Amino acid sequence: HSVGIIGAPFSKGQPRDGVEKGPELIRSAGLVEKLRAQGCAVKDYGNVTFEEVSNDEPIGNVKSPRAVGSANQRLSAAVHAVKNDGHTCVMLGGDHSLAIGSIQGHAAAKKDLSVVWVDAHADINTPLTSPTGNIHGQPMSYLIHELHSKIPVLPNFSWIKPCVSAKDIVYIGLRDVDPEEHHILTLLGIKGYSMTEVDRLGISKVMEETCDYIFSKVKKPIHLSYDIDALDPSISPATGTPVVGGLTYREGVYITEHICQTGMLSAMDMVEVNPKRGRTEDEISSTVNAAVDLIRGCFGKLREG
Ligand SMILES: CN[C@](CCCC[B-](O)(O)O)(CCN1CCCCC1)C(=O)O
Ligand SMILES: [Mn+2]
Ligand SMILES: [Mn+2]
Ligand SMILES: [Mn+2]
Repeated sequence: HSVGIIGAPFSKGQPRDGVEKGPELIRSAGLVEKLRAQGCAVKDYGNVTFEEVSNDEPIGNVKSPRAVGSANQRLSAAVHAVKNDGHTCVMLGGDHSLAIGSIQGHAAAKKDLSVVWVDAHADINTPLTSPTGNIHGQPMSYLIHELHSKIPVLPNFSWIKPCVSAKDIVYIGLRDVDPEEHHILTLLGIKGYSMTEVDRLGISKVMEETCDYIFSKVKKPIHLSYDIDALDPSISPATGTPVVGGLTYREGVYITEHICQTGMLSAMDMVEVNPKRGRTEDEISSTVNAAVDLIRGCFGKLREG
């Protein structure tokens, strides 16, 4: 595996300080060294630098639109460059609004993507449906062809072009979906395996069905967007929006092992690690170590050795 790493120390898609520390924490936990030790070629492209945006007043319900739009435009260029260099891209967040730039940049290099979104949340509110105005709960709405007509004009967002079809998306781990989001998922017929389905089917069946579904017509490159809050808070408490009843560590890792063996992983995000949301050092390290192990699973680390 040839891996290109990008750090995106950005937090303005949500209100809590600390998530911008995610990239440095994940690197300090030895991600690069561990990937190399398991046989990966790794190039660390460093961190995206983000412009200071002043007077970034909310627009309607949308908070920090200018900063989020600008950050994602820069991230998009960085991801595009990593893909053009021929690597599988790993984007370290930062909050989940960064999926806008990550998926845009990936799609610029790889036409036809499938998206596997592992998260307690669907992150598919539009600016008009969001109950909080936090853009980390909205990224998918800017990316999906079928929602384009529902997205108002926002400053620094005009560069964004929808690049994913509803039929090419699978959610895993859902357990905190807003009513309007559920309406959108149902209306668009988007495939989702909530924690109910994970319990009913078991994670191996979920992954088998997920891959059959996204590969049903043609084998598309996979964009895996992994929100650490998909895992149960007993494993990853240091995150902005923890939700009980999450994936076990084993289920979380199984997802990455299964995605890896498809050979189709083309880019991934690891987002929402926030050290300030951990009450103890142990809580922080448990969260960071889980993030590292999930990424390692994407690039061939097997529990059998
Ligand atoms: C479920 N939707 C939320 C959370 C988004 C989490 C973003 B992620 O990147 O961490 O997944 C929450 C909306 N609820 C907040 C509490 C009151 C009810 C609405 C939102 O703000 O849109
Ligand atoms: Mn989430
Ligand atoms: Mn339903
Ligand atoms: Mn998310």
